[in-house]
Amino acid sequence: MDEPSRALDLEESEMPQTTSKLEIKDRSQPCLADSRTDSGSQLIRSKFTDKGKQPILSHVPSGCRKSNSKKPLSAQEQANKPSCICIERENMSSKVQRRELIKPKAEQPVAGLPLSGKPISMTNSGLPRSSEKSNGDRSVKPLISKYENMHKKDVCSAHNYNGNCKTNLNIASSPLGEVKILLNCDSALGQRNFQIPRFDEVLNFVEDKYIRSYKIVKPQFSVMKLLKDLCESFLKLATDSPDISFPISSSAGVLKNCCDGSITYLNGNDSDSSKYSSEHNLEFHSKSFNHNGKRPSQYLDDITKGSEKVKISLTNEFGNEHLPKFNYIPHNVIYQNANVNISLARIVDEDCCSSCSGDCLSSSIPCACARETGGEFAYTQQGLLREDFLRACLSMKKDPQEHHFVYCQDCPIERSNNESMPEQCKGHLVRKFIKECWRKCGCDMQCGNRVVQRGITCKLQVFLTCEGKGWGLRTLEVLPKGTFVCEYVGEVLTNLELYDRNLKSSGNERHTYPVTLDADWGSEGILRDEEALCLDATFHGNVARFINHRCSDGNLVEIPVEVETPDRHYYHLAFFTTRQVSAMEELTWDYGIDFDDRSHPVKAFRCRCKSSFCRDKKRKRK
Ligand SMILES: C[S@@+](CC[C@H](N)C(=O)[O-])C[C@H]1O[C@@H](n2cnc3c(N)ncnc32)[C@H](O)[C@@H]1O
Repeated sequence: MDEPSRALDLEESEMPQTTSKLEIKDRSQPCLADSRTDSGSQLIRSKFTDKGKQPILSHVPSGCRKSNSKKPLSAQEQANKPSCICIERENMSSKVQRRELIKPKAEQPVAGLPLSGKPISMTNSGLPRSSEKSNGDRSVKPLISKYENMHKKDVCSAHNYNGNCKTNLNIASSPLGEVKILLNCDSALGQRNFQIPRFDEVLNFVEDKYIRSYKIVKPQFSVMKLLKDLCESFLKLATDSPDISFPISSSAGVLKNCCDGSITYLNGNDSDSSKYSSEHNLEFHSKSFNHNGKRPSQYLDDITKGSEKVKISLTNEFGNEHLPKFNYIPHNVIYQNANVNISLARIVDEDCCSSCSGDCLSSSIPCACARETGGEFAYTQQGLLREDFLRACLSMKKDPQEHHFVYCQDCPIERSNNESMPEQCKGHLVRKFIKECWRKCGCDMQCGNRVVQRGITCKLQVFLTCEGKGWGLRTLEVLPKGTFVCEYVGEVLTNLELYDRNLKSSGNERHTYPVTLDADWGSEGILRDEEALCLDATFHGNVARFINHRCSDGNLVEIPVEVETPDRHYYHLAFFTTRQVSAMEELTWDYGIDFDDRSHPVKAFRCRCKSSFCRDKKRKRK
């Protein structure tokens, strides 16, 4: 039996709450390690599918249930226990389902729609009259108010018909695809002989009237079909508009006849606010608008499920795409055998600054934790990476041959490429590390030498790239050069465990998410496969799993960070900006892939980075 994963951090409050749900063994996925380049930690080339990507499903509102009631209800009973009819669009032609719906409170949003604005009622001229209350709580509620200032195409429409009748019919639509029809019989409510009829009786009565009395329709005429036509016409006109990207599913809209006499059409996506896989437990919204004022097809408010200090949204402005399936974790979690030995006893005096207090950066003499970065802290007082430190890290990526390498006799990476005849080790670059203060240090959590461990603070967004790279990550704000963006978080696996996952792979996976931890390769002797570590964000990871590759001139660089372990086979991999990055720019890093390596058992993806330094020559030629 696999042991459950262990959280790496010591503070209980920071422990990921997800370990009990891991089911790692069952979901083990394959991957093949890439041939390593000289750049240290890198994304391991392998093939993973987005197996977990799931279509968004709609369902009938849970409040609906079958009605057995035969006896007509009195007006009072009706007010307390109203009935409803729900029609699932896909079944509509074959059957009409009659169900009861628990009456929503007047101010309640209608099934996933944010109806929190001012109530709207209609004037007799058919124009919306904001906040005027004409029909008590039976008026069409705030379908319009929230969107009053939207782009013209997104503006709600509302119509009112009453002529000289005692009843009043209002139809309103919102830019979210909701059409609400309100039949208001208020004027008759006080009369002594007033009894609310059953809805199916009303339908029969109307159909009969049209067929027998008016003789203007065929015998198969159905009011419900007419209403369905109305909904579908709405949907058709809405989706024919080139400017509006409607939610994807057209198969499972729901027509609701609610207790307050209103009929609501909920289009496929809006009818279910919890359609995202229960494993993710992420709420789906189609309500948010992108920077062009257009509504994205898919929008998640926070993929981190509240586990980061900042929300990270996900948006898809292009159309149908499965949502990424993975479990968001803000900190690394040990899968099973990785030997990450975190204990205060192992941190000796030279590895911490126990006599410091407050902010180490404000002290005139750099503390022991700065030894790793040549006696100077890696960070500036503003929390950015120091210019010269960043320059040195970039030089290591650009001209690794100019820097220090170690070579192993039996290289696990070469062996992963060719088990029977592994090539000679091509060398592992000994990279620059950041050493942050930690728990045994005397400084406080606001110390300037604790940047990565404080977590993500930038406004980030996952989005569907238009170049065919799948999902990507972008910043929603300008990021100065040297800004910490996020660390690469995933399951900590031994290389051996990663190979095991490879073996169980279907081989059809589209994207890959494992990264090697080999920045200080060789410093503790040659690590065997069962000791050398990697991070796999395929099933459990953070937002960094969405960062795409760009050859050579990515705007992020990955830097190893020592936090809680003085040894180097385990460390954090943190991303910093290599230059100022504009708002809405995609964030990218160079995975270090050798696109020319034909001997590798797994082909690298066709690079679509569009960099003028792109190393994928085939793609370039095309
Ligand atoms: C760590 S994931 C990045 C997120 C991924 N795009 C997604 O949708 O989940 C790495 C995978 O993204 C895709 N990818 C990343 N950079 C790419 C690029 N420059 N060109 C084409 N595909 C890329 C490849 O499929 C790669 O295996």
